[in-house]
Amino acid sequence: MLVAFEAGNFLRALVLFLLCPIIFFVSDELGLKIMVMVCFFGVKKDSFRIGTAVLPKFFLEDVGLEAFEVLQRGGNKVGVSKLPQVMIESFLKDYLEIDMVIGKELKAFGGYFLGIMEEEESHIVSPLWEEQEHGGDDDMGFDTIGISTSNKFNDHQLFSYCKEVYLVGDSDKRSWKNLPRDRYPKKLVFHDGRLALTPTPLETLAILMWLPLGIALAIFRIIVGKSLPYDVSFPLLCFSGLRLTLGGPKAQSETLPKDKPRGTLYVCNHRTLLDPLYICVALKKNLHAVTYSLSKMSEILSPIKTVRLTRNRHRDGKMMEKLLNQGDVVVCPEGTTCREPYLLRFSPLFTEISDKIIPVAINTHVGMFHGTTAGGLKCLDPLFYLMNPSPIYTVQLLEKVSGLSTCRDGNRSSFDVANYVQGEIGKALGFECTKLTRRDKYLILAGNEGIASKCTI
Ligand SMILES: O=P(O)(O)OC[C@H](O)CO
Repeated sequence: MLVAFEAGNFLRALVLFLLCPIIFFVSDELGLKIMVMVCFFGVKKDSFRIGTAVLPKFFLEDVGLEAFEVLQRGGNKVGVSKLPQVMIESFLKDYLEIDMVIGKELKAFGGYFLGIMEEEESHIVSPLWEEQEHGGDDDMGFDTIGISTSNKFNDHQLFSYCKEVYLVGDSDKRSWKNLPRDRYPKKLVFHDGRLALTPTPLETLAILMWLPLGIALAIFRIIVGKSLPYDVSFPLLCFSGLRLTLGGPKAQSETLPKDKPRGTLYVCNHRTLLDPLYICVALKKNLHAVTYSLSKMSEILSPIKTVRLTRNRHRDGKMMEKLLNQGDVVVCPEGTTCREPYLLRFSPLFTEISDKIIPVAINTHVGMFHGTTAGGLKCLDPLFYLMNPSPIYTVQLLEKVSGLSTCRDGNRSSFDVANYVQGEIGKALGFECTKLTRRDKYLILAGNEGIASKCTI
């Protein structure tokens, strides 16, 4: 269902959902063939990134601690699956450190998947047989242990080399604990895709039924947010299901004097494109939002003024100074959103612009759809976020930090101050600070460097 929805669309997911009763009654093999056909037919081969960007998160949440511990004890690891290679390879190799993955190759024509699996397994299996047949490693059979979830494991030739085969049943899996996040062999920092919940048949039914209502609700929320003043829009938006919790050591009752010569710079971590908006609602005042990439659509829909960064240090610095002379400004120095409990590197430019920096720690929780995307249509970000029945935001305003003067007195560099602000926000949220950047995220999720063009849609 994830592949049908994320590589296709709602319609493809609906077709798959309607076929569920048939898939349930036919044999496992035929059921898989039907699912693969519905999910992959007509999908562009080169741009298929679901296996690396979307599925690892869901697969990881499904790994049992017990099985993982057994796997860790092994030397060379081979993963065999009936699923298409493009779905499992990245997860097994990158996240579970499996050395060799044997799945099914998909037939393609003219750069598009045909939705049919090759009968032969992926090519990497042949060297294994050859090695065995030519007596490459006489002990292979004595050292090899197999773990299978199917009692038809003998169907696969690889298991004939195993000294022992452990069969894992559904009841075993039910009693397993989930692999805790801190045991993941590789940190899951980035993932893409719109679905925030695992689309089991029941969840899929809920999503499909919610869809028309969700779209209407999102449009209502956009109209209210854009056209009414905060005092009126806030209760209406709360009534519609949006939740905002204000917190932090100083829930900023210390409003700055009205005759202040220069505005305050609010520096927040970045969870969704609505972060600056929620800060405005929390402070009950309009701020200028400085963003790196925002779709034209999001700019049009935004109730507050947004100004784009150019990634030219000098020009961006001047522009932020100009905005601060007009009022308060909010900036997200990570330069891109992150969904997991990690903070990306804070670009230090903000520390050289203002001496009145208020770090803001932000978190959000969505139940159905993610309002961010790396490889999809960014113009749909606000719509997807606002289609959630009851998305939750928490905004914590932290202790003021001096930027400009701290850097000028020479004791600390702008990097030190940026790292300090990142650390304070990390502490407030319980998030881990990293040195990862926007470029890292886009290389993993979208296969590009995340350089925003002027006409991002
Ligand atoms: O997650 P991204 O890369 O779309 O980030 C969007 C931000 O608002 C950039 O300023």
